[in-house]
Amino acid sequence: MKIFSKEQIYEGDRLTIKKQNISSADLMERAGMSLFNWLDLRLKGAPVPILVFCGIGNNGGDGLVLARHLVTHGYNVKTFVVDFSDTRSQDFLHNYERLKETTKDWPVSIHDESDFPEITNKDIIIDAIFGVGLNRPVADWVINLFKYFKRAEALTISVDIPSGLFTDRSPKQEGAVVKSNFILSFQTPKLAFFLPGTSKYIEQWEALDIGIDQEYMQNTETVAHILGKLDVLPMYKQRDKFSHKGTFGHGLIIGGSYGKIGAVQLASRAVLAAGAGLVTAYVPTCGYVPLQSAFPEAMVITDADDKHISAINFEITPTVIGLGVGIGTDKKTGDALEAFLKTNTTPLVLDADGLNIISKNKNLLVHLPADTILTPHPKELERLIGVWEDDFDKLEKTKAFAEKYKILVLIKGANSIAVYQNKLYINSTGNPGLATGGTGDVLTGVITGLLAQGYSALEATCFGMYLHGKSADLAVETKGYQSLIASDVITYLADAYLDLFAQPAPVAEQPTQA
Ligand SMILES: NC(=O)C1=CN([C@@H]2O[C@H](COP(=O)(O)OP(=O)(O)OC[C@H]3O[C@@H](n4cnc5c(N)ncnc54)[C@H](O)[C@@H]3O)[C@@H](O)[C@H]2O)[C@@H](O)CC1
Ligand SMILES: Nc1ncnc2c1ncn2[C@@H]1O[C@H](COP(=O)(O)OP(=O)(O)O)[C@@H](O)[C@H]1O
Ligand SMILES: [K+]
Repeated sequence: MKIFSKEQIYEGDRLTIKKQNISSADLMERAGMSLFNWLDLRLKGAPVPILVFCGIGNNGGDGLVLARHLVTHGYNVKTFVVDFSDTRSQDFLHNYERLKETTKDWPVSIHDESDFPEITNKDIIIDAIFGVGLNRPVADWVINLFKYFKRAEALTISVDIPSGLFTDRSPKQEGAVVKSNFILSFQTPKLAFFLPGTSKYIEQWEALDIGIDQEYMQNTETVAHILGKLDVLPMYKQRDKFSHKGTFGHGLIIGGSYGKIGAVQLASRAVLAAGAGLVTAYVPTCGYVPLQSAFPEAMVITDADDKHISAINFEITPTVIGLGVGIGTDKKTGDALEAFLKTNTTPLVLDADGLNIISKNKNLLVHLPADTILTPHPKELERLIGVWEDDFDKLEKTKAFAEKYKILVLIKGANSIAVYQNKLYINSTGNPGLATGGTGDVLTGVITGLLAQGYSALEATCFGMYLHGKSADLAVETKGYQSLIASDVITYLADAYLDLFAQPAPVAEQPTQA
C-alpha cells in the first residue's frame, strides 16, 4: 500500500474535486460522512456522550460534518471549536453555518484552559483539531488540552491523524500530540504511524475510502510503501517440477566466533528454510563439531584459527554470501574482512559485527558490490551514518547513505524499513516476541536464502522481512510473546509460506430442513 506525502494528499484532493466535478465542500461532506458511518456502525444509536473537538481548518471542518450527522441521527453530541487561530478555512465556515442551522446546541468556543469542558471516562472524544495541515508547534494551552484529554481516559478517536503529529518531523515536546485510541485516516495511513519515535501515539488505525481519484492513487509514485501480503505475493517464485537443488542457489554464511557459533547455525538453517538449495557455513575451527552435529543439512568450512575468523578463503562458488553474524570484532577478523571485501564480487548481505567492523573502517564501503544488503538495528545504523535528529532525519540520512554506495539498508525494528533507491518499504508483520537474541541472525539467513534463489535485492529484503515477521506472528499463537525464541522463527517459516496462499475458512454449511 502506498503512503502519500502531505503534498500528494493535497494534490489528490485537488484533482479529485476537478475530475469528479465536485466542490471541496462535497469532498469534506464525503469525509465527514465516512466518519459518521464508521461510528454509527459501531455505536448503533447508543446514547453515549460524544464530544467533538474541532480546529478551525479542514480537519475541524470534517469534525463539524460528523457532528451534524450525529445530531441528525439523534446522538448525544457536544461540539467545541478550539480557537487557536482566527484564520478559518472556507469549508470550515460553511459547515459551521450548516451545523448552526441543524441544532440549537451551537458549537462552544475554547480559547484557553478556563474553557475546557468536563470530560469523563464514559465519553467519546473526537479529535478533529489538527490534520495534515499542522505546520508549526502547537500553542501551550492547546497542548494542555491534549493532556487534559489523556487524563480523562475517555475513548479518543482522531480524525485523519492524531492532532499535534506532523507529517514530516517529530514533535519537539512529549505530550504535544493527542493520545488517541483509534485513528480514522483518510484514504491512506501516514508515514508517522510506522516510525518508532511517533508510533507511540498510534494504537490502531484504519484507512477510510473517501473516493479520491483512483487513477491518481494508482499512478502516483510515492516514496513510502507499507508491505502487506498483497504486496509480497507477486514476488513469490513458483517451483518447477524438474527443478533440483542447483536451481535454488548456494548460500554461504560467514561468521561465528568462540561462544557465538549459534548465530551461524541460526542463519544457515534459515537459508535452507527460506528455500535455498544448499548452504555452507564458514566458521572458526571451534564451530566445526557443533555445526556438523546439530545441523546435518549444512556443509562446513573452517578457518585455520580456532576462535576467530582470521582469513576468508574458500574454493566453492556460492550464489550469495551472508556475512557478519556472531563474527566479533577481533583485529584478525577485521583484517580478514578488509582483504575479503577488496576482492569479493559475490552478492552480499552484511549484518551484526560485520557492520560494526565496516563502521570502524568506512573506506571499505566503496568495495561493497552494488545492491549489497545491510541489515543494521538502530545502534548499528548510528555507527554507520552518525546521529540523527528524529526518525524523518534518520530516513533522509539513510537514503543518502544507501544512494552514495548503491546499496540497500534494512533498518530493523518493530516496523523494519528497507531503504533503497530513495524509496522506503515498511514491513507490516512481526511482533514483540521477536525482541529476543538471534532473530536478527534468522533474518540474515532468510534474506540470503531468497537471494540464492534468484530474488532481486529489493524482493529478497521485502519478502524476507515479511516472511520473518509473519513467521513470528504465527509462532506467537502457540509460543506466546515471552517464550518465542529465534529457532521458532525458523520452524514457522513453513507456515508463513503456506499462509501466503491460505484461503479464508469456508463458511460452514447450514443444515437444511427436510
Ligand atoms: N478538500 C480537502 O482538502 C480535504 C481535506 N480534508 C481534511 O483537511 C485536513 C487538512 O486541513 P487543513 O489543510 O485545513 O489543515 P488542518 O485542519 O490540519 O490545520 C488547520 C490550519 O491551522 C494552521 N496551523 C497549522 N499548524 C498550526 C499551529 N501549530 N497553530 C495554529 N495554527 C496552525 C494551518 O495553517 C492550517 O490551515 C486533513 O487532515 C483532512 O482532515 C478532508 O476534509 C478531505 C478533503
Ligand atoms: N517489538 C518488535 N516488533 C517486531 N519486530 C521486532 C521487535 N523487536 C525486534 N524485532 C525484530 O527482531 C529482529 C532483531 O534483530 P537484532 O536486533 O539484530 O537481534 P539479534 O542480533 O539478537 O539477532 C529484527 O528483525 C527486528 O525487526
Ligand atoms: K486530528
